[in-house]
Amino acid sequence: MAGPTIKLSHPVKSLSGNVPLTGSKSESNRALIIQALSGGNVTIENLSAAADTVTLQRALAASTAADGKIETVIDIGPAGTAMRFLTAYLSINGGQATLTGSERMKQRPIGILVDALNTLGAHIQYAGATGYPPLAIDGAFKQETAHVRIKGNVSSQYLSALLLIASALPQGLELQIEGELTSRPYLTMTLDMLAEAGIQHQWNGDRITIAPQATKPCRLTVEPDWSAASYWYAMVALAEDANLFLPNLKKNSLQGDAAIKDIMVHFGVASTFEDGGLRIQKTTSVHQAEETLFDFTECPDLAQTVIVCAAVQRRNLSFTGLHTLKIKETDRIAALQNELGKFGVKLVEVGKVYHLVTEGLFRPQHLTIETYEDHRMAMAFAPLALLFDGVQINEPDVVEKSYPDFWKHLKQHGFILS
Ligand SMILES: O=C(O)C1=C[C@@H](OP(=O)(O)O)[C@@H](O)[C@H](O)C1
Ligand SMILES: C=C(OP(=O)(O)O)C(=O)O
Repeated sequence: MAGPTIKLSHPVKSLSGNVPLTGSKSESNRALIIQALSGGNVTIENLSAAADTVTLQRALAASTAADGKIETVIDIGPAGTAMRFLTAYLSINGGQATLTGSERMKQRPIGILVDALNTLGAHIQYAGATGYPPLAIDGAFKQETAHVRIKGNVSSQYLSALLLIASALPQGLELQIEGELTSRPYLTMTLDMLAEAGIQHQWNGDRITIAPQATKPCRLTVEPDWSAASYWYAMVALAEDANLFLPNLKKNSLQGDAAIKDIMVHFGVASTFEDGGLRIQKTTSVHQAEETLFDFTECPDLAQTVIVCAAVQRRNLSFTGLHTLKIKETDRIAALQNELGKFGVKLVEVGKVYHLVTEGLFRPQHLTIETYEDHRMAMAFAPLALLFDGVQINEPDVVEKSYPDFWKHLKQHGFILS
C-alpha cells in the first residue's frame, strides 16, 4: 500500500470472518539463526512475511555467500532483533562484515551486547559512535572465556543473541544476568526454540549455561504473531459487534504477547480456543473495576495497543514496565503522548508509573496520526476508525516491518481505505 497517507473509515462498525495472521517475527528470526548454525539440519514452517524477517534471511544468505572471503556491508534497516542476533552470529562466522541499519538503528544502544561478545573472544569495533551501530565485525572468534555478565533490564534481545550462538562456541556459554530481567518471555522463547532443536540449557538463579552441542534434525513451526493479533483485539473492543477467528493461534504459545487475551478481558473481549485457532468476540461484560494498573515488563509490544484502546474507552488506567519503550523504533512514550493529545488524552509520567488522563477526551472532526517510523504506532491507532470519522494515518507503509498485510486485512473486514 504505497502513498504517504491513508484515510480510514468503518461505516458498518461490525467485524466478522477470519484473519490469517503472518508468522511471529520473533519466532521466525530465532528460527533463522538456529537454522543458519545447524549445518542444514533445521527446516522452518510458516516463516513470517515481516520485512524484519525477510531482511534477516537476506543478510544471512549474503554472509554465507561471502564465506569470509570478501568484506560484506549488511544493512538491516530498522530491524532490532536482526541487528542484535546478527551481531552475535557474524562475530563467530569467520567473515568480515560491516553491520549497519536505519538512522534510528544508529541511535538504538548495542554496547552491552558488544562488550559481552568481545569479553567472550569476538572482535567487534564501532564504525561510528561508541555503543551504537554501525559495527565492524571480524568473525575470527577465539574464545577467551565462557563466562559473561550482562545487564538484564535494557533489552532481552542482547541475552537472546548470546544464547542463540552459545552451543556453537568451543567452550559454550555461562551467562550471568545482572539485575532485573526485562521482556522475560522473549528469553524463554529463545530457550524453548533451542530446546526444540535439541540444544539443552541449565537455568539456575541468575545463571544460564549452554554447553557446546550440535542441533538435531528438526522442523520449527512458527505460530502466527500474537503482537499482530493485539490490533484485532483492539478492533473487537471498539466495534459495536464483533466475532473474529484467528487461525492457528495456540493456547500454549511461546509468545509473551499471548497475554493480550487476558488483558483484553478488561476491555470487553472474550477469547475461546477452538479447533485450529482462536475466536475473539465482543462481550458486554467488561471487567472495569478489577484492574487499574497494567504492567508491560513482560510484553512491551502490547503497550501501544492497550493504551490507545484504554484512552478512547475513557479509562483512567495506570501502566508500568514501559522503561524500554524509549529505545524502540521511536521513543514510543513521546510518540504516544503527542498522538493521544490530538484527541484530548494525556499520558502522564510519575516516576516509573504512567497515568492516562482521559477527562479531556473529545471526538475530533479529523484526526491525522503520525507514525514516527514505528509500525506499532500505525497499527495501534488504526482501530480508532471504528469510533472517529476521518482518521488518517501518515506513512502507512511502516506496518511492513512486522505485518505487511495489515491494510489488506482491514479492507477485507469492512474498513474503507483511500
Ligand atoms: O526478542 C525479541 O524478539 C523481541 C524482544 C523485545 O525487545 P526487548 O527485549 O528489547 O524489550 C520486543 O520488544 C521486540 O519486539 C522483539
Ligand atoms: C521493538 C520491536 O522490534 P525490534 O526491537 O526488533 O526492532 C517491535 O517490533 O515492536
